[in-house]
Amino acid sequence: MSFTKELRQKANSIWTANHEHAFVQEIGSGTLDIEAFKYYMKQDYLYLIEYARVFALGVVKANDLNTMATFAAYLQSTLHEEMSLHRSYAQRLGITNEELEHTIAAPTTIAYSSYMISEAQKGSLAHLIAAILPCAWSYSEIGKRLATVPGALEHPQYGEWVRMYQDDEFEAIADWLCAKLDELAITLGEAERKQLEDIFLTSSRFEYLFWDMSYQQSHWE
Ligand SMILES: Cc1ncc(CO)c(N)n1
Repeated sequence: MSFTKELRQKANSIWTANHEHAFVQEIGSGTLDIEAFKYYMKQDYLYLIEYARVFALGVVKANDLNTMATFAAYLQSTLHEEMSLHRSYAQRLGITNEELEHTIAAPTTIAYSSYMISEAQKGSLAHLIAAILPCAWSYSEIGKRLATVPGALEHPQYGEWVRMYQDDEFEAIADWLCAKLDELAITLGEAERKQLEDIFLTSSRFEYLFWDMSYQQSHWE
């Protein structure tokens, strides 16, 4: 079994909890409280700014031109495609650009994005990928699953979100990150593989906390 398939298996109970989380389920059924979705969009925008920085660090840590160019392309697509989904939702939902960029980051948003940046900065390219792989991969899985829910793709409010994440282009990011991590893992010893596993599990748990924070619309006070 490939290294990333092993990681996926080890994280299975967390990923199942993500799939089953009320926030995700209600995007699929179209019944999610719009206030929770607005809260999520604003927090996720802040998260994506930091996520984009990790792709930029990938450009720095890459040791060949192809890898550099791919990280640069995903940096570009995060800033211009994924984040434009948020900008278009914000406009539709009456959230100004100002509000989008100056929302106060909630504790989990800060914890998750700081964790990713920190692992990416102090570790190797493999550590960096382990930190962001659950983001790209779990959203692609969620998108593909929600796309099979009758009516989810066409839902007037949440359909655009499902269409974005079920797209094959989005899945290609997760596939590429998996292939890269599998390639890097071949030469690594047990201790380093264990570190990568811990990082992958931690980011997977943060994905759960992010859904939960959004469902509860958590604030500092
Ligand atoms: C919290 C979170 N994880 C992953 C993604 C997918 O890029 C996202 N938009 N937000």
